[in-house]
Amino acid sequence: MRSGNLGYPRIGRDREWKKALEAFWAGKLEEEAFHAELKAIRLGNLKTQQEQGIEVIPVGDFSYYDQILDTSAMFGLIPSRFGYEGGKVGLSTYYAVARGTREAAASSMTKWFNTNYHYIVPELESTLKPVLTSNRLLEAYREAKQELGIEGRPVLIGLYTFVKLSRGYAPNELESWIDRLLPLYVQVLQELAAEGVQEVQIDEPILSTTLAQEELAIVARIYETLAKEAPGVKLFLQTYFESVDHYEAVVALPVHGIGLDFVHDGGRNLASIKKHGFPADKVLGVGLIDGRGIWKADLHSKLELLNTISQSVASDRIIVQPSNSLLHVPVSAKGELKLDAVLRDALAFADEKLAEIALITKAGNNGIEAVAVELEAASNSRKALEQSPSRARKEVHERIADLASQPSDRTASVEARRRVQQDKWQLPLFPTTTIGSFPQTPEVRRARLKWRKGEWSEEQYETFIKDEIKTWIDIQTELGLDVFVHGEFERNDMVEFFGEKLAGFAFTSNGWVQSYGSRCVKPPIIYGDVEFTAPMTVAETVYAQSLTSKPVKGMLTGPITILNWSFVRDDKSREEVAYQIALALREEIEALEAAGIGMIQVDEPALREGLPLKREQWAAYLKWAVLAFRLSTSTVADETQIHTHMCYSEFNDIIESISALNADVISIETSRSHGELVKSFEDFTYDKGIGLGVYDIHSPRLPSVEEMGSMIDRALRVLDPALFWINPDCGLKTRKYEETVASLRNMVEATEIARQKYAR
Ligand SMILES: Nc1nc2c(c(=O)[nH]1)N[C@@H](CNc1ccc(C(=O)N[C@@H](CCC(=O)N[C@@H](CCC(=O)N[C@@H](CCC(=O)O)C(=O)O)C(=O)O)C(=O)O)cc1)CN2
Ligand code: MET
Ligand SMILES: [Zn+2]
Repeated sequence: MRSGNLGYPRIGRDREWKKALEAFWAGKLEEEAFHAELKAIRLGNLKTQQEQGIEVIPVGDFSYYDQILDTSAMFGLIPSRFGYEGGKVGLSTYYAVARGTREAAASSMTKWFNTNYHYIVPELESTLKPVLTSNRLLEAYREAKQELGIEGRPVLIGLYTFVKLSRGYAPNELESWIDRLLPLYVQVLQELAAEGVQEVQIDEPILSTTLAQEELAIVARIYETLAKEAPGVKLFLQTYFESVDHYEAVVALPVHGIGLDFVHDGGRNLASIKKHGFPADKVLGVGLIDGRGIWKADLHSKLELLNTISQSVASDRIIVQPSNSLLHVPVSAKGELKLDAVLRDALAFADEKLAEIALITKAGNNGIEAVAVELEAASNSRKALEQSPSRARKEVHERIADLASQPSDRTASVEARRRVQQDKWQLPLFPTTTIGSFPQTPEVRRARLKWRKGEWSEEQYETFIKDEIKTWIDIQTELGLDVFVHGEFERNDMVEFFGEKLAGFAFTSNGWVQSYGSRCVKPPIIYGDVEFTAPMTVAETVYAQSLTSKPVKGMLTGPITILNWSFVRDDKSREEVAYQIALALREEIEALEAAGIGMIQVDEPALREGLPLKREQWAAYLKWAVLAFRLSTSTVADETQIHTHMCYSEFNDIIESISALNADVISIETSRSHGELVKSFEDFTYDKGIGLGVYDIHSPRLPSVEEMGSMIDRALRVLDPALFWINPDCGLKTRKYEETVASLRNMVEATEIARQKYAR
């Protein structure tokens, strides 16, 4: 057996990557120095993998922003609005597509399958002429070999996955795009073969989703062509995040090796191997170690699983590997000294996972006795956590057992609620609001750091936050918005903040994971039973409300989003953990209401992300996800207006569940995805308040009044004006002060124009 990896976090041990990108964008780092900095991170990553004893090391998984954008750039697939004229795609074009420029809006970004990683969506305009602009895999391979003597395995996004995740073409044009790109894939592989590359990893995670039979014929055609035209290099076809549905067809593809996920497959990949066997002439990548969770593996059961698999696959044809790229977990748990010892001892981040892979490989080759000591230690770590008192909170268990008796829907109809709410608030046509956060400026971050380090007292920090709130209440007043927010200045992140305040959570010092571009998140760890301990948001909200007669929305993150953006204990179902969070949040909502806050927003941007990859599992997930949201939000008075918010996902196919949340008002991103959502309202009548984002907040670009006006017009072609709200796509925390004020000013102006136009 050999040990292998599929991808390593690119952000650096101390987020050096993020800092370098942002410095470069700000003009504080020259291009040459920037390249040198990134190269150092890249080589460091390769070295770490080598030192951890990994034999099959990926190259080309590193990126300057996103691996899908890299693939688009490699094939010259740059949308025409960026004025690209061929040749190697330079950094300014590359980042223009990712971030937008003054002249051209950025490409859409959306979730990478069911993760919190966002990729840049390729736009396959019919006029684009794909060519190989530069073979980045060849460069990556050479670099690893020359600088470190590592014989790397280049990683390429598979053609079918790439085209399926792209937009801008009609369904009947899919095959013609395959035909146009296939020769370029051949060329990439031929060039790699000529260089002496042994094997290439081709990621086709789309094979883990529900695919129609006809689609498999296209996949087969792709791999038959690649095998025939580029015979000099072995292809290793990698799937992940779920089982493959059409197992027999997939393992029959003409490739040298197949990688399967044995962690997130619901046992189905194993069942397929047992039932159908595995082709004797192929290598199997056994995705044994969880590439998305952070718990130490139960090595005994992993070895058992490996043993079962070895009954169908020869040992020398097995690669022990993570279930997916380690991009989705933090770099190293070594520095987490502030965590409780029992918890810390149960963690495995990327580096620790690589060590586990090396260890399992050793056991696979030399027998279980060879690793007896390590096995014992790992098992003890897991046991200690299992016995933690934080997992034995009796009241939490009782409440969950009695869930059926908890209120789980509003008592009044949506129309009745609307009437009393409108009587109370007297909002104008097209009320304007924002999504919650205002700029998290370096000053805000620095203030928090000082407070955390103890350089600032509690009081000093509190005063600082209050001043920020006041400043932004004044700005909202001056802008003439209708529904205000306090700005979320006290929050490091919308999930981590709540994790720090609820019982059952822990938070790391340096457990960062890339979310999109240079932006990272530090997911909290749910290790125990979740319980409300004290109000978390009441003081800041009440203070903001005391400064204005306009309504200030209370602002919470919903149970499903807290669940999906945390690392979750693996001894309980996600459903049960979601209910625990929901009941804790209900107490916060009740506290806000009791303190006189009459509008409360419960964000659920990760609702769609949690959707299983297999369609047949959707209904079950949506049922408990919707229930969790309603458990949180159903005990308020009729006149209390519940808002929710969602962004950066494809919502079209879950619109009914979104409606079933029964929130009075939803704000939802549509602008970055160029209005795609609007279509779904042609067939579905949404009967609650709805604000469709009228501008992209992830771009430094200032949207014009006209642009927003046309977004509004487009939405009102399908939505009832009486229910329509106007807001940006998402929170404004990543924007600068000037950008925020200027764009909101334009938004208010666009609203005034629309009010005149649509007033009856
Ligand atoms: N969890 C989560 N997922 C999400 C979103 C989200 O908001 N949260 N939004 C969508 C898009 N994703 C996003 C993810 C991250 C960020 C973001 O802004 N992240 C920040 C970090 C936020 C944070 O936790 N900040 C901390 C720590 C900040 C920090 O780095 N501090 C410096 C010191 C401060 C300084 O001098 O700048 C340090 O410790 O060294 C704080 O504010 O306290 C970043 O990468 O820059 C935005 C959007 C979807 N998924
Ligand atoms: N209330 C949050 C904010 O405005 C919602 C963000 S959704 C990713 O930042
Ligand atoms: Zn959002």
